[in-house]
Amino acid sequence: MVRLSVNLNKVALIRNSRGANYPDLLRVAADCERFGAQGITIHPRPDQRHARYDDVAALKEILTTELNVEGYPSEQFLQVVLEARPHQVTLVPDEPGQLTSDHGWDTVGRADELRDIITRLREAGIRSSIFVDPDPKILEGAAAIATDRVEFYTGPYAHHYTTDRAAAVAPFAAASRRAAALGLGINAGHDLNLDNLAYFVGELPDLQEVSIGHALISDALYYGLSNTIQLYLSRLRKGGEAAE
Ligand SMILES: CC(=O)[C@@H](O)[C@H](O)COP(=O)(O)O
Ligand SMILES: NCC(=O)COP(=O)(O)O
Repeated sequence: MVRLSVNLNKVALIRNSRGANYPDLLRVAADCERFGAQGITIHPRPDQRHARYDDVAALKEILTTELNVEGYPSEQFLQVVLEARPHQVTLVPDEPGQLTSDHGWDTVGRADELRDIITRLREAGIRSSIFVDPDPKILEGAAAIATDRVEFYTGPYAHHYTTDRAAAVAPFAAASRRAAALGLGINAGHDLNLDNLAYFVGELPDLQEVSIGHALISDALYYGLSNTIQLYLSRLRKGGEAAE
């Protein structure tokens, strides 16, 4: 089954808004695992308005599943992950101050820089993933720099899902086939939710992991965290059955 990594940025955002440790990110992360999540994702940005850099080592210390740390590979970000050694680091080409992630890397134009960073991650025993749009040239660039995985930026899929889901998923399904043929592992995320998740998973049989935060934490306001995680896991199961 496709693994669910719960992105806790929005939990950290609430914590940070009052300057104390409530809600406690570590407790929420441990509870997500207890409720069935197979991983935890955080995306510390330079202003640390969401997850903070010091959350990385603290989470790595207590998690029993996988920690995925996403972010722009500034030297500060790299020092933090190389020290804490999460299971996976997902490189994202965000500008400082960006509202949220909205595009993937140019793996061809920035190949030298990305190759060096991926090499540093590999030497530290960290699995690398890079955030990409579903473009065959970008995937060939990703394979050439020897990243372990790619993460498809699914914002456009989510945006177009309600009007024409077959057209919305088609570029991702094609890109997934190409990535698998190139030997790349495949993750996906951004704006996935209870409505659009199962169909996406059903159309991408090679998908390994989704990271979901904004919608999942919002749903938890209504259903509670435990029920919400069960709902997302059931969508992943349903999608997985459709993919078989
Ligand atoms: C790379 C990606 O898509 C996620 O990490 C996303 O950026 C998280 O979103 P927020 O931090 O805006 O909740
Ligand atoms: N990598 C995507 C992620 O972690 C969560 O994105 P979103 O569900 O908060 O849009």
